[in-house]
Amino acid sequence: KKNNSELSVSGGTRQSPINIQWRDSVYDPHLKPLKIHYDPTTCLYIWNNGYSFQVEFDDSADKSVIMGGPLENHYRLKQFHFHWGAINEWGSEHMVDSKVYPAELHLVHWNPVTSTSFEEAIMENNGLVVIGVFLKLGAHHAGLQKLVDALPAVKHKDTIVEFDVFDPSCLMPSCPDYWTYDGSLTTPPLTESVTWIIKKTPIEVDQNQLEEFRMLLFTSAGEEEKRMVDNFRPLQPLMNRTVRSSFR
Ligand SMILES: COc1ccc(N2C[C@H](O)c3cc(S(N)(=O)=O)sc3S2(=O)=O)cc1
Ligand SMILES: [Zn+2]
Repeated sequence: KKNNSELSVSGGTRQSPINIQWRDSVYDPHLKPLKIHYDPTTCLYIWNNGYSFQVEFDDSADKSVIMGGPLENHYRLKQFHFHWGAINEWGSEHMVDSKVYPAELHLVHWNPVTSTSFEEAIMENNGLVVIGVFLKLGAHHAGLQKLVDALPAVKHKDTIVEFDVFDPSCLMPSCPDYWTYDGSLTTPPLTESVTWIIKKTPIEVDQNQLEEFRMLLFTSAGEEEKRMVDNFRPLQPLMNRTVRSSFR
């Protein structure tokens, strides 16, 4: 167990995102299938936090949880958000064999067994689990469209709109394969407290849906408009880490 100062970032040894080199990843037969049980009624609201748009969940009980995979216990869903580019040629944070996707979904979970709150879990070694799902240009995604339709209501920074029932499982690819590695938040405070689970197979979204993401603004109402695009962190060094895969 690390104390808070050891989770510090300067000179970090486990920063995210990384480029996942498929051939360097190590198949781990002990990795279990990931189990996901999201309760759509725990969805609360969408808001623009000036960095991305975020969908927040009621994490006051074990209602929307993940378990299995590389995890020793269950983790509660707190929020999900996306990272994307100004054009389809880039936008994701992680890469696979240097292939970049136009966007990446992050579902953020925290460990209610070792932490009493999300804020505390952020500072705990492996207090957080983030599931990453790549988005690629293709067919219209009906499940995502409900989210996209709400985006004009959160165009400006610090705007919020109620979003009552949404099941984020609809954003999961059906393929169970994933990579996993120990990393960090990709935005401040960049704490090294995240077990990353990156799904191998992307989900498909269409051009109009990606362009709706790019209509959001980093700026508040009344300020000079800055489009919310390219909100991804550059690749970080792998250092002394191994990426494990759940599949051969
Ligand atoms: C200190 O208080 C806080 C510290 C951090 C946060 N978060 C918001 C961050 O934007 C952020 C980015 C994450 S990513 N791209 O998945 O690595 S996860 C995450 S967060 O929900 O932990 C909230 C409160
Ligand atoms: Zn993220």
